[in-house]
Amino acid sequence: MSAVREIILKFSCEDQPGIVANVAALFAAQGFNIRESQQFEDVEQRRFFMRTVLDATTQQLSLDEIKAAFLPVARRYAMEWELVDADARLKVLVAVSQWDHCLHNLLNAWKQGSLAVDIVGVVSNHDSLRNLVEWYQLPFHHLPISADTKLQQEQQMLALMEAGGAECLVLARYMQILSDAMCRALSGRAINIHHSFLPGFKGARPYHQAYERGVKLIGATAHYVTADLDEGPIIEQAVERVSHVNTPEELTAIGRDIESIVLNRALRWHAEHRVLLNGHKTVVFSR
Ligand SMILES: Nc1nc2c(c(=O)[nH]1)N[C@@H](CN(C=O)c1ccc(C(=O)N[C@@H](CCC(=O)O)C(=O)O)cc1)CN2
Repeated sequence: MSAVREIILKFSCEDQPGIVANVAALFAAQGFNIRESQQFEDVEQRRFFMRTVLDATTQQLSLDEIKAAFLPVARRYAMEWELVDADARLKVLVAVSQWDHCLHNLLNAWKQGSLAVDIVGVVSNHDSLRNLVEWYQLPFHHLPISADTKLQQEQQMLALMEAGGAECLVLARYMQILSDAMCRALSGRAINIHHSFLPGFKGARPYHQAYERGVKLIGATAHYVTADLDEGPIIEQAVERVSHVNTPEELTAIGRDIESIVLNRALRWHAEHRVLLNGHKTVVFSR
């Protein structure tokens, strides 16, 4: 395996004195230079979280060799850890139903280079967005779904992820509820954009719920997908002010931009290994 230029280490472990010192000492002893580092202690859970970016240009080591060198420290602290090549781009499969605003924004950001991921394809339970996806010269997979074919259709999605080497499934307004088995298979690597400021207005029609409630703020939430609908660990949220004059249609229009921004930001942070799971919550070491 070839030498790596820059590495990202992220981990969590039970908190105790000396973790940062020992991690830093190990990499210093190997001649690595720390470029960026962020830490957080969840005092209530007594859990420590850290993300560090290291310059590896002075070492002619492969990623596996660096991981092997780090293993003793990871074991000493019983870490949940990932050590990755910072230049490796996350491979993603995108799922969409009929609303296309998040997909448009994702594909445009990918094409412009502001979203450094590799899109291996787009799947949909409708055929209506094929032309958009193929305009971007990306594979489009129409996978119809019904209550009887749900599990088989999900196996097709998993097979497409496997075939393309996709490490992440992005639900860019994919309006089908994933089965418990699918959620277990994709734990921590399936991201959904929910079109409300959770925990408010769960379900398929949040803008109508917001209109009926008469809220003055609406928003969007990007979260990891779990079997509990709209309950997954939140990665990013944003809101916009609205008023009594806004119809449900206007709320939906205002929400579209928020959804697109929140999903792109959440996917970028996930792809940059900035998001760590903390039980049913997340720690996000954003820039
Ligand atoms: N296991 C999970 N699957 C999905 C989640 C999730 O949190 N856990 N989020 C949804 C997206 N979503 C809200 O953000 C959502 C999508 C669909 C529905 C819903 O009630 N769908 C109906 C069918 C609707 C239709 O066909 O248009 C259903 O599946 O019976 C609620 C919320 C993505 N999947």
